[in-house]
Amino acid sequence: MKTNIVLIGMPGCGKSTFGKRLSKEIDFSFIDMDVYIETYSSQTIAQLWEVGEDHFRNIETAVCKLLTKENYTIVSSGGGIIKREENIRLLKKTSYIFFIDRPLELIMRDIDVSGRPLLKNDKQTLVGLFEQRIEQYRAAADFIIENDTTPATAVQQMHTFIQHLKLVEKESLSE
Ligand SMILES: Nc1ncnc2c1ncn2[C@@H]1O[C@H](COP(=O)(O)OP(=O)(O)OP(=O)(O)O)[C@@H](O)[C@H]1O
Ligand SMILES: O=C(O)C1=C[C@@H](O)[C@@H](O)[C@H](O)C1
Ligand SMILES: [Mg+2]
Repeated sequence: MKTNIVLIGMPGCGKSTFGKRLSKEIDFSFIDMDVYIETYSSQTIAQLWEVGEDHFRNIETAVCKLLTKENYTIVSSGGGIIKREENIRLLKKTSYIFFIDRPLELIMRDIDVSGRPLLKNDKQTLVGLFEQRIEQYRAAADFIIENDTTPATAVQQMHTFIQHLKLVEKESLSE
């Protein structure tokens, strides 16, 4: 049974911000996958990337497997989660996938590149990543959240989908 929500999207689209906020509002647990990966591997994301992208991606896939044990949890994923079909297949066993669709120009305006190994050299890297990934995000998504106005508007869309999915039994606990 699916009781979880996984937020996917470009680096800086709002996954962590909205995941934390929504989890409080509907009384779900919250997992930031990058934080989980660091705890699981006892290394920082930057250290894992120093070994190589494959190394990082293997750990990311191992964590997708572990997340199938969670219930009533919102997960903010890493931006590259869609790079392996296996990750999406694993996550969809227990989760609905929400793609947070934020226009690239707004991400570029707001993003802080410190602590983001992929972007540390050049914000323009985002343009290439966006072009490579946008169709993969759309294809993996069960629902698309338009994040082009206020945070409140994006969160409201998520609430609407959550009610539609009848994940509201748990939600009503916090009301
Ligand atoms: N609708 C919005 N209005 C204003 N600021 C926004 C909006 N959506 C996201 N942001 C801002 O964009 C920045 C990046 O958000 P956040 O860190 O949540 O992204 P992320 O998807 O978790 O990124 P990463 O993949 O790198 O972890 C934050 O400063 C957040 O407040
Ligand atoms: O977009 C990506 O490929 C990544 C995003 C980060 O959140 C981390 O998951 C990691 O640095 C890879
Ligand atoms: Mg984040």
